[in-house]
Amino acid sequence: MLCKSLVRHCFIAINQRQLHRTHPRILITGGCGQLGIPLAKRLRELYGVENIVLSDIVRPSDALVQQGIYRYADVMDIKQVQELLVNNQIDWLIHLSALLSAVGEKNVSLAMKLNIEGTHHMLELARKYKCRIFIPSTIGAFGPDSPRNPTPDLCIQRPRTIYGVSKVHAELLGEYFFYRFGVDFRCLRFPGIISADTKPGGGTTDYAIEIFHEALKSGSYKCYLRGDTRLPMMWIDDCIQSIINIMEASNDQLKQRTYNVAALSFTPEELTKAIQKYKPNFKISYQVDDRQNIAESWPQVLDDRNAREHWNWTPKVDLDGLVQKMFDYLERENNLK
Ligand SMILES: NC(=O)C1=CN([C@@H]2O[C@H](COP(=O)(O)OP(=O)(O)OC[C@H]3O[C@@H](n4cnc5c(N)ncnc54)[C@H](O)[C@@H]3O)[C@@H](O)[C@H]2O)C=CC1
Ligand SMILES: CC(=O)[C@H](N)C(=O)O
Repeated sequence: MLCKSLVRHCFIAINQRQLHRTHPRILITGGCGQLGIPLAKRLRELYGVENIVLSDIVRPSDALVQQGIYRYADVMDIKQVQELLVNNQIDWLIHLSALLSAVGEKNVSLAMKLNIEGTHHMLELARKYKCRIFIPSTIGAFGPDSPRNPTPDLCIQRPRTIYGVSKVHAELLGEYFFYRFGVDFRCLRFPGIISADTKPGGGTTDYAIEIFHEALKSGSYKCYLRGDTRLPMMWIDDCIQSIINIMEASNDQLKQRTYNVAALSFTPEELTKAIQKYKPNFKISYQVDDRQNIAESWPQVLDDRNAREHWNWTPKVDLDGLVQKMFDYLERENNLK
């Protein structure tokens, strides 16, 4: 008797909690990568630890497990993600799993499967369970025929990497699901993201992270891009803030579903000069490889006027700020401060 009434009481309490839920319940796929870990941290601060489910196929560190819910989920297996979504009453999907540009060229068939089929699965689940969905795109979704300086939201997109092709596919399919089925799909085209606390995932813009590690370790860096190769870049905190801003934007504010977001643009030569303000003896040399062709087909400067006008996007960190933050973090981590 007592047991029955306790069960009933708990049931009502759970239902009331659901009714009064003020924060979304979010599932992040590919969450152990460069973007996922800091994004989950920030979302947990904003929406509560219990509302964020981080998933990936890698074994997480003890520290990551202690920060909140972590679950194994392979996005190529739709049932695994479906089970997670249902069991955790998810209403927002953040789909980060992908092979980036340079590693994608080394394993085209895996990139096609992961980046294209994985995205199909996530969009189907968003449609079936009426979840909102955020999928990042990239400067890599443009190609040599796109205007490069500046590159607007709408222009010719003929990327030459499987990564870029898969991201144009995600943009178009997401927009199709929005117009055809009413799926609340949101997408940002990011520049190269720079952060200190993880190893980058195998992109063309990775030099701008590796250079800091080498500046501290050996005082020099051999760069695989030419010194005058200009690419758009962004500090990780600005990237995380832009994701939160677009997730929180009202449907009225969004005049389009895919937006460019920009922060700064620099070349290896300019980054070297900024680093030399902190490490005057730092030296750069160049040994150009295949990634140069990829970089030369990408925007030099992204035009993000629409994001600024429609939902007030404003990046905070400039080149000097970024260099200072990287060294502060890495020197603290390596006990050099
Ligand atoms: N980091 C950057 O500079 C930029 C990233 N983006 C996009 O942001 C997203 C996240 O990027 P990063 O965190 O840098 O990538 P990352 O390579 O660091 O992380 C990707 C994660 O996906 C996971 N993954 C691989 N196969 C999987 C599978 N079968 N199922 C589930 N997860 C799987 C990996 O274990 C990894 O943790 C990607 O979609 C990328 O295209 C866009 C523009 C710039
Ligand atoms: C800009 C990106 O999408 C990524 N960092 C890459 O270089 O592939």
